[in-house]
Amino acid sequence: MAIPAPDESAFTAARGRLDALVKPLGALGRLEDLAAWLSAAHGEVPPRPLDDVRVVVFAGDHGVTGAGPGVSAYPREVTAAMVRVFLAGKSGVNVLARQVGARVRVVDIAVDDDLDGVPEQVRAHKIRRGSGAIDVTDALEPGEAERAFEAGRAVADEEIDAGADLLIPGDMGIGNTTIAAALVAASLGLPAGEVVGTGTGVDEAGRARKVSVVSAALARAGSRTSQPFALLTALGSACAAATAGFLVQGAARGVPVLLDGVFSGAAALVARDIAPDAVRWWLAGHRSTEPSQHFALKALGLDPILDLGLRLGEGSGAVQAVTTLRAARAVIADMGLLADAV
Ligand SMILES: O=C(O)c1ccc[n+]([C@@H]2O[C@H](COP(=O)([O-])O)[C@@H](O)[C@H]2O)c1
Ligand SMILES: Cc1cc2nc[nH]c2cc1C
Repeated sequence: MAIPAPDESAFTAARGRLDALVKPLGALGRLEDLAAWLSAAHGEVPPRPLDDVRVVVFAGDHGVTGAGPGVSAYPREVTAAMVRVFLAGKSGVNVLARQVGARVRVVDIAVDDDLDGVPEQVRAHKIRRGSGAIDVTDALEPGEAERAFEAGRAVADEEIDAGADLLIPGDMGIGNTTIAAALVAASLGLPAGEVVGTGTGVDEAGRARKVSVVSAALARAGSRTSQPFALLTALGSACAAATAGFLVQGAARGVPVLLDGVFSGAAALVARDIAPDAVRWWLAGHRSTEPSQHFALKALGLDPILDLGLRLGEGSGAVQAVTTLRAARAVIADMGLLADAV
């Protein structure tokens, strides 16, 4: 997959302008890095305003929530219920997106429910109902990871064609922190005990169950984890594959992407193995409380913009980093020059 290179000369020009602004050298810290990054992405100094920000929440269920005492603090029925909440504009990400004028779209990739009465447009990209329980079986049938990846790419294309100048991947899926942990452990060769966190708020016994599910899944998948689509098939889910496709297509179209929490971080790690240069188009919106997100971002070389102790998912953390990105653009666009002042 061809990924364009960000514009090095715009990056250099941005650095020069930032150094000349009416402030001590480097005094705007990370805002300066973001301004230069955005200039390179847009190929111009100053970069264009980020007026059209779009969050896509990929919704789906995960087989690991099925059997016995849970790996989540909440039942899988919440996933389908939340699709209706997103459509009603009442979720956390809906509220936070409104603060920055971002749109929120929900896409049913693998919700374990027919979602009767929900608009057909939401269900148009559905791959299957739920995914397999990765400790005992593959998450996906042969070919489904590729189809879900293409669905994610198609959704990114739809949003970009409609005018998106910044994409945010959101996620909704009870049990998906177990999937994220499995993908990160497999990609980075880490033991389950190091990457598994408490997700929606499981207790120590719940976390121990997650560790044994991830350990069993890693042992079952064996060497298939070295190829990204085989990894998504064995240990991922339709939502993980769709999110990976969304991230890669943003990069392929030269549109910046703000990663959100643990699920998009894990999907990004797998997506990088599909399209290594795509990472250059991604920023990390915020630091999740989940350890696997920490490992994923470190491996990707991404430093989260915000750290608010969030563990909601949905795109809720990344959407708040939009304010910081816009601030970075305003600085390089509107500040005066030191040479004009003294
Ligand atoms: O992204 C995060 O930081 C995050 C951390 C914990 C939970 N979540 C959300 O909670 C759900 C997964 O949690 P769990 O405990 O069911 O695996 C899923 O809908 C995620 O969007 C998200
Ligand atoms: C209510 C609820 C909302 C969520 N949003 C993302 N994950 C979630 C999990 C629960 C339980």
